[in-house]
Amino acid sequence: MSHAWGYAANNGPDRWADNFPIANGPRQSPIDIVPGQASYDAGLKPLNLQYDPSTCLEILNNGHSFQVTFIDDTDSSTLRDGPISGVYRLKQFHFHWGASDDKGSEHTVAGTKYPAELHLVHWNTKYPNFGDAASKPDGLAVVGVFLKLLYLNALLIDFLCFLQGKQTSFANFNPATLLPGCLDYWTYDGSLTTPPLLESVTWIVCKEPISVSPEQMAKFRSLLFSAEGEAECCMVDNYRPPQPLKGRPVRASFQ
Ligand SMILES: NS(=O)(=O)/N=C1/NCCS1
Ligand SMILES: [Zn+2]
Repeated sequence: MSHAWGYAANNGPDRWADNFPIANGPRQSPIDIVPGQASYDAGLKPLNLQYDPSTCLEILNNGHSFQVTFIDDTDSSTLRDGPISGVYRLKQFHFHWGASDDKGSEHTVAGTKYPAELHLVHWNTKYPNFGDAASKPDGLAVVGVFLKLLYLNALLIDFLCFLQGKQTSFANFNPATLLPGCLDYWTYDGSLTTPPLLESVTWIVCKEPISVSPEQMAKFRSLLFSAEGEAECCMVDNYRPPQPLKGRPVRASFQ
């Protein structure tokens, strides 16, 4: 396996276990969510997401996706309630998408794939920082939002146009604009879906998708896995397929 992981045949999800044996662990992500097998839990609270646009720092291509990172030295942009306890701070958000509209999401719903999936990554402030939290079983909480094709869309701001080179400063973007109107969700204990695949994530997957236009999907697919000076390789199919549930319960916040 090449030294760097990726999504190609020689370094993609089927090969990650070579260097990251936890890839075959008991709480890996993503999963196929089967609504009829999820149990409604009346004890689950509504999600409490409070985001401060002024904490938005930069947008960058990290070679696996593009991500928008946030200043996380105060409780300005946080996730509370839902299935978690305490306060989790927003660290970054990013997307996963396919080469065509029939694939791209990481989680699936009764086998259905969406063209893309947004991940809003938060870390538990009972730990000193993101890196420390990422190694703890209750360290991270990722809100997943599916993207579906809609032809007239004002929902997803074309911020990709800011992504000229590798990264750029990117101020005052409000990630709340990326959330669906209804915040009903499924939740289960899982992992990062990219190496090091740490089993530290409380997954919160929204039932309602947001909309994306074909033009915006084309912009996603125009990004590059390759670095400057390398043979161009379009950034597509940067998703891990669903992993075995291994007996884990999936709970629903809605009936
Ligand atoms: N896709 S994901 O959100 O589970 N993976 C991540 N890796 C590093 C920070 S978030
Ligand atoms: Zn992700």
